[in-house]
Amino acid sequence: MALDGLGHTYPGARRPVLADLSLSVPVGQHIAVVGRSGCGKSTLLSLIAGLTEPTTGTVSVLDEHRPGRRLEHCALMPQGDSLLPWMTLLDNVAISLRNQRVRRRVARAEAQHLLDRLGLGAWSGARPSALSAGMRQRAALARALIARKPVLLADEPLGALDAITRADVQQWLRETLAGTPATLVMVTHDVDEALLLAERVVLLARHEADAPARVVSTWPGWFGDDRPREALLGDEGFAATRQDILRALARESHLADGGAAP
Ligand SMILES: Nc1ncnc2c1ncn2[C@@H]1O[C@H](COP(=O)(O)OP(=O)(O)OP(=O)(O)O)[C@@H](O)[C@H]1O
Repeated sequence: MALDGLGHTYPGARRPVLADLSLSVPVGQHIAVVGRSGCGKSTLLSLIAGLTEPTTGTVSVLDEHRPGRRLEHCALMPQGDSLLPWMTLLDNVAISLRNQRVRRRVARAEAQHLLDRLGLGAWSGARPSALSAGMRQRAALARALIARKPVLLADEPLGALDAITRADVQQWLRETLAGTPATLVMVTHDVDEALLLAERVVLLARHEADAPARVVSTWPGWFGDDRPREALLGDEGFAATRQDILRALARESHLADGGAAP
């Protein structure tokens, strides 16, 4: 995936949200994007997926520039679950495979397996409205994963989960994604999650209030390190990187609010 000089201004907006953003993501690499609220992270995912066209620069996904074709390569998990309210949870997940012409029985069996693993097996016949936000978000994650697209774009995929479930799903995702060739671009506000699930963490920020956001720093992540989640969280290097990212986030927030660098 290659982003080259990417910029975007929403119609009617006074200034661009993003400007001059260049990033190259090799096939199979995991990137986590962090940054304060409103800096343009969701916009970035939308630009990659081809749902929004950049006002400047180019995006290519698996060497494909055309927006519709980019979208075909991507499983997009937007903020909010976007489950279809009239379908059961099972069919909401199975629909990803049905869209690829997988037989209904096979698609449903695979969907049930994934729902079981995400602790939702008993709810497969329920409609989304009967479930909590965290349960719906896990179902949306299942729907994105089951599609087995080469690129997974996930916007705060675990943001609605309670702490214990989130830790469990993080560990499961580390194991599950390690066995797939998928490229991941994930937006998260959780720095530990970014370091656990990505090989590279990218900070998107504005240099000053009212300026467009750019990539201002990157750090290596710990995806691919086989140690369990708990061991990594206690690792000195991991903790030092976490501190470094949190300091950078605080500094950039201060600048974006119009203050001088602390
Ligand atoms: N469709 C739109 N039309 C006009 N402005 C928009 C649109 N979508 C987003 N914006 C603006 O673009 C900026 C970036 O929004 P975006 O949702 O990409 O930020 P974000 O970093 O993902 O925020 P959060 O972390 O809160 O989800 C915001 O100022 C927002 O108001």
